[in-house]
Amino acid sequence: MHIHYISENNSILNHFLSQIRDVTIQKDSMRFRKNIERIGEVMAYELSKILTYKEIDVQTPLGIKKTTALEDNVVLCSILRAGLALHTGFMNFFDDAENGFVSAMRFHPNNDDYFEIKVEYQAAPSFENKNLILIDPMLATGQSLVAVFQKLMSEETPKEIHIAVVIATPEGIEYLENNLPDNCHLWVAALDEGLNAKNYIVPGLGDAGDLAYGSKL
Ligand SMILES: O=P(O)(O)OC[C@H]1O[C@H](OP(=O)(O)OP(=O)(O)O)[C@H](O)[C@@H]1O
Ligand SMILES: O=c1cc[nH]c(=O)[nH]1
Ligand SMILES: [Mg+2]
Repeated sequence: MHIHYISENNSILNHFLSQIRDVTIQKDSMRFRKNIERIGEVMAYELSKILTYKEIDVQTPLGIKKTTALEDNVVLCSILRAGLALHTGFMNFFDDAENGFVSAMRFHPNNDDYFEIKVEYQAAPSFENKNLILIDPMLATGQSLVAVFQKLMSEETPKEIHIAVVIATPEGIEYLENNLPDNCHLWVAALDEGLNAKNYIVPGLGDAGDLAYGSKL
């Protein structure tokens, strides 16, 4: 797997990351969603640097400028719920992208800490021979991403696979490395220490879906 860590240099990205983690600031759910969206925009820009471009001539009022435009077809596919705000950030930059949505939730069959991932809802376009960008802000154990990936890949083969996460753990990255093809690209805005007993990211930010959209039953 090709891993791209995008917050190694100081930039405004670190400012957005600090705000989504801050226990006081993150209570403002509108700001939380907006910051995740802005992180999505930064990630989309970084990712765009390795896509394929074609040469074009642009007619300006004063002449012709030879330049480049995106050639690749992009499909953005997000994992519900928490992926939605990050998805918006990517959509803001990839104007012509097609869009897909898949649900994944932790299901606790024994009412203890053990969980399985339930993948139920899927609405996605064809991504055969296109660049698929799989979007989810949190890579904790990695089980949600792998379960969604396996459901999506059962029938089609994209040209390139990109996975975009905001906060990742070493355990989650290792799980992806063991369960996804070697040629995947993983884009990580921040790498954290690890997981707690409930498989939440430490220090992380808490529950991204709840912070963005409110607690669920
Ligand atoms: O790497 P994992 O251990 O699988 O955990 C990560 C998953 O947990 C979060 O979703 P969650 O299950 O909280 O659903 P939600 O978005 O509806 O809150 C997150 O958005 C990932 O999908
Ligand atoms: O730390 C975590 C782990 C899973 N889901 C989240 O939203 N946060
Ligand atoms: Mg959640």
